[in-house]
Amino acid sequence: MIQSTLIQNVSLVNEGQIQVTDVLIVGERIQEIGSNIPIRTGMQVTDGTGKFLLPGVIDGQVHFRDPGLTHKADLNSESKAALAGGVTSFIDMPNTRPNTLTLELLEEKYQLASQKSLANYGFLLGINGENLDEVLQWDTSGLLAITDDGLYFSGKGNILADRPDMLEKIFSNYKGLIAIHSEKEEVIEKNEETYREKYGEDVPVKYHPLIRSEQACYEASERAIALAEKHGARLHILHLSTAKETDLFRNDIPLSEKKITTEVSVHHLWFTDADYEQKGTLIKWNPAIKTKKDADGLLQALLDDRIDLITTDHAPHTLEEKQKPYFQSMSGAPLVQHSLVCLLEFYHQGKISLEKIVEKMCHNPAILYRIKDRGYIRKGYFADLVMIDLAQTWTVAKENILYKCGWSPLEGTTFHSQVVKTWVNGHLAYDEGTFDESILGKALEVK
Ligand SMILES: NC(=O)N[C@@H](CC(=O)O)C(=O)O
Repeated sequence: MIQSTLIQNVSLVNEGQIQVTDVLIVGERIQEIGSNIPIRTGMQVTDGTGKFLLPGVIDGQVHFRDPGLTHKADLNSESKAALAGGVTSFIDMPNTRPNTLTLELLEEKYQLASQKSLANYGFLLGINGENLDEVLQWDTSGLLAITDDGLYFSGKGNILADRPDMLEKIFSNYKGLIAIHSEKEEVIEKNEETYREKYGEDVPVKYHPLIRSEQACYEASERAIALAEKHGARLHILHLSTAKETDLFRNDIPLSEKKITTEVSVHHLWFTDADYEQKGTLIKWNPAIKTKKDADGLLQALLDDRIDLITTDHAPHTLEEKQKPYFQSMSGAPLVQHSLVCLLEFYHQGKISLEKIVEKMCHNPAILYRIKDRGYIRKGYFADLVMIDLAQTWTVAKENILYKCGWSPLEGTTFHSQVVKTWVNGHLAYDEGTFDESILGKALEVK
């Protein structure tokens, strides 16, 4: 028998509005939205009184480390953390091992996810010097992340810094969305040199934002945008970290018409350089956490639509890998379980509305990545839904962290909202701390 669930009397946050209503799920999809939907036999009924119902969050940038780096995280552990955080779909980056540089490897990831993931999934293909010619021949308008050999995000030989010829080729030929991590390696290397001379391997982490500097970010973004404009390419700049860069983006056309887009990751809104003192290398990210002025400027640009979406760049490493001297300590930290509650905290502080959070975390990723039938609460769409309680106080601690790496940069932080229930394709996959593992095999590719 097809399962049906009636969520009654819930405050629906969707498409710029909040209204108290009922939602009927039948099978994988939303069948009806309206007041006083009658209860029929066999229906599961959930009382939503006092709770808010949002479309499931679509996280446009995560690193779930599967395959190859599963000592840090895997598709099963991190997809559970995602559901507990209200994230029902994710797009995973290609810096797994081996890097996702061929269609075969991409297909393998989809296979793995179909067996291991509790949330819906999508994967980006990486591009580097070696697979460039091949990729450009494929008849695909898919998704592409620029990478170099092994480390698209940093390291020597970063394609943006060293190979303008390749960039020209990609931007003039590729018809799909080109996502880039935008930091200019030659600027970073010069700064690293300066600080290494002064401090050796153990540079105080507070200098991270001066090494991976505003200039490094700005010049790389400026160059990528100029190239995209020249060739009419679709460019998405990942995890913007400076207020200065926000001026490079437009807000006078709808997202669906934009060819050049950007996002902010939760940590660049949440932390500032004042936090390095207490958190140390735990909050070492690339691009670096910068100043309060940057965090405020990013939030402002999010509100005025120059920034299109919010992602996590969920990038788990083990504590051991993090707590090393500056140059050896890994960049990145886990966030997917806490991104929505962080934004809801900004809501409690009066900095952003619920409608705007939903626009940037749910609707816009679906528009940008052209994901069909998700990202909105609409009749006929997949029932990817998250129920939240805006009056629950709790503190992040080891015992409630679901990341395989077992730590969070937010440990000790008190939140005033909580994710109560998460539905994936109509299936109540997360319910107040417990997972229904029978969702395994039923999560789907986002497309
Ligand atoms: N963001 C990070 O600091 N780290 C990411 C990679 C990246 O995006 O640079 C990771 O995969 O660890």
